[in-house]
Amino acid sequence: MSDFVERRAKPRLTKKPEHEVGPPVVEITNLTTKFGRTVVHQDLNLKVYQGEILSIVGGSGTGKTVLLRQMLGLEHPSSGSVCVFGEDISHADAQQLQRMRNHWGMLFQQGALYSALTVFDNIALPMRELRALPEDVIRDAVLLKMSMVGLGPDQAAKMPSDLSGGMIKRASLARALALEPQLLFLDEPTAGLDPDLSDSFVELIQTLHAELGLTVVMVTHDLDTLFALSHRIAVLAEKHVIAVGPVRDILKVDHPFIKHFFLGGRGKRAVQVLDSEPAPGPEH
Ligand SMILES: Nc1ncnc2c1ncn2[C@@H]1O[C@H](COP(=O)(O)OP(=O)(O)OP(=O)(O)O)[C@@H](O)[C@H]1O
Repeated sequence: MSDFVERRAKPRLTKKPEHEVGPPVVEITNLTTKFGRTVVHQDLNLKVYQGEILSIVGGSGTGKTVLLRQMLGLEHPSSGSVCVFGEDISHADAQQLQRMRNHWGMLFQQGALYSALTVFDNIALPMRELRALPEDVIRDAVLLKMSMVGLGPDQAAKMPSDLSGGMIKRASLARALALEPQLLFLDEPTAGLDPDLSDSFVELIQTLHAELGLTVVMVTHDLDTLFALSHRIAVLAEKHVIAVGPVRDILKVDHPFIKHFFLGGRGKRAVQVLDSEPAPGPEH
């Protein structure tokens, strides 16, 4: 059994029915995505509820990234709707998107910091783009976000090229949180980090999720990250969500992808850890 898995905090799962957890923060209905003749999504439905961490898994090319980009309004589906905070953004114009963007943050896989800007200026950028905040307020807010992600003021003047992989992730997370979003998107948040750094980044996400009351949508291949953070998992296969629910429920679903993904070597170890723990109670 891996220490790495054992040290991880227990996932908190929710099974409360919809009427008790409120309306979904994200609601995708009958979504179809086509690129030319290639159909990536067909009749895909998914709801993400307030305060949960929902992870999307699926084989390569099943359209996880495209789905994430559609939730951010960066790509338009061929048909169907993508509602975020109750607004359909599947064909949003630039103005609607700009307004919505102030309510969500995105952590891209590679961090995606601007290489020509210091850490401070990268984190300040979303605030400066609002053109509403005085520079002294921005300064205090940037330093606060930096301390929230474990970066001291001494890192503020550094360029991204001077940072380690773990620090780039932290600075990128601080930028994603700059406008105090209610909804956070994470694309492979621990990719490229060694196990220790990955472990501490997962703990940071757990802490921030609890302290800030965030709703989180995550795409990850990493089982340790998946099991440590996810309240529910949505499995993408055959062009739609074939199963969604707490990990224990997903593991019972008889589907070749689920068997392959969760019940290979690393998956089995993680499942053993999960089985040795008492079932977590509902979080709400
Ligand atoms: N702009 C585009 N034009 C044409 N095809 C695209 C475009 N964007 C994505 N695709 C195709 O859509 C499919 C889904 O891509 P996507 O990147 O979402 O998969 P994924 O599930 O994230 O895969 P991976 O796990 O390998 O990153 C792929 O077959 C990809 O080639």
